[in-house]
Amino acid sequence: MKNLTLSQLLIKYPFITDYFEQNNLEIAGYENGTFEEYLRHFTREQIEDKALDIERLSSDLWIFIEQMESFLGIEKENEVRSLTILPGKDKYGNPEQFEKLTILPSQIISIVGPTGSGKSRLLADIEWTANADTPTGRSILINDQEPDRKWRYSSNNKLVAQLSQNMNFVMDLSVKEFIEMHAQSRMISNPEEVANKIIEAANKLAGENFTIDTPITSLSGGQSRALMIADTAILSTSPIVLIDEIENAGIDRQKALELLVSEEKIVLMATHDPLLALIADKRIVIKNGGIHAVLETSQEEKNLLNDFDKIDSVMRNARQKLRAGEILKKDELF
Ligand SMILES: Nc1ncnc2c1ncn2[C@@H]1O[C@H](COP(=O)(O)OP(=O)(O)OP(=O)(O)O)[C@@H](O)[C@H]1O
Repeated sequence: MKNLTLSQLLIKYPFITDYFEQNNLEIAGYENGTFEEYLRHFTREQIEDKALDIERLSSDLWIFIEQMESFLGIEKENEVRSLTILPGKDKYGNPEQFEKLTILPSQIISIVGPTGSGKSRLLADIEWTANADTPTGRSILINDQEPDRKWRYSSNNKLVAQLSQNMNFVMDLSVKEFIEMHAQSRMISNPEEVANKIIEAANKLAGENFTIDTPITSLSGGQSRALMIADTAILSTSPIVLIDEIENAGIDRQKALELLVSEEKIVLMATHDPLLALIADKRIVIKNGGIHAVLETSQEEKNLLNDFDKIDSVMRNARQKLRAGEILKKDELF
């Protein structure tokens, strides 16, 4: 978008023409220049005035406003120091029984509850920065305040990165090209170095190593998720990561969480896996669409984690031996 002339930009995004007309923005004489060149003939106050009427703007137009703001050097605060969930109601209209839940960077919160109980709905409320305007009536605060609308609409500053079981690539690119493309869109000055760092981290999570030249379409399910997790941890600016059931993803789940947390992300994960549920500092229990309880992981549970980890490592070991074509022997496993 940056390199388009103003007239190309208006053809590509017709809604911008409407915006220009509604706000009496005259472009005659500037059609062949870039958008940035056009902006230079406004004063800062004029543009701030024009950009103020944002109530009805679509998400695409939000990108346009962001460009205006970044051109003018209007810095919006992007740092997320806390995420707060305020109670709403369950599927039967009963008020949720918690006062408020505040989550800080580097904290992991698990979400547990039966199938269909409303775990994904909670993740969706967070992604939409709900403001009592979803079926649950919950509200989300960022840094203790009603969130800036940019979190809903902006494509550059996504509040949330989602990781799920289903991940398919359809582009014909190598892993290197794929990561470098993402790095360039983030204006990273050393895309090659970042690509190597991401691949190294991803290979620590996945069973079988892949290289920088592997086509992304030939990555296995586990390798794709490992790549996405490493990419999200290292390159994504989204401060919150929502994970929907990665237990069967064929990756080292514990290392994946460690990687995300080391990058100061807020991690919420819906899970049925006891190991993952107990790694979290707290767990949200969902029942009938409502938050039924928020439990701190007790010391006794943390101790259990060691036992679960041992069981898990037996299973991992057995899996690896089977994969390598070995015959399993009980005394070699336990
Ligand atoms: N508080 C609520 N009020 C009204 N509807 C709700 C509420 N919570 C959840 N729902 C609705 O209930 C349905 C099931 O919820 P959801 O898909 O979030 O369940 P889930 O726990 O993620 O299930 P699964 O484990 O199968 O993924 C959805 O249609 C959701 O919108």
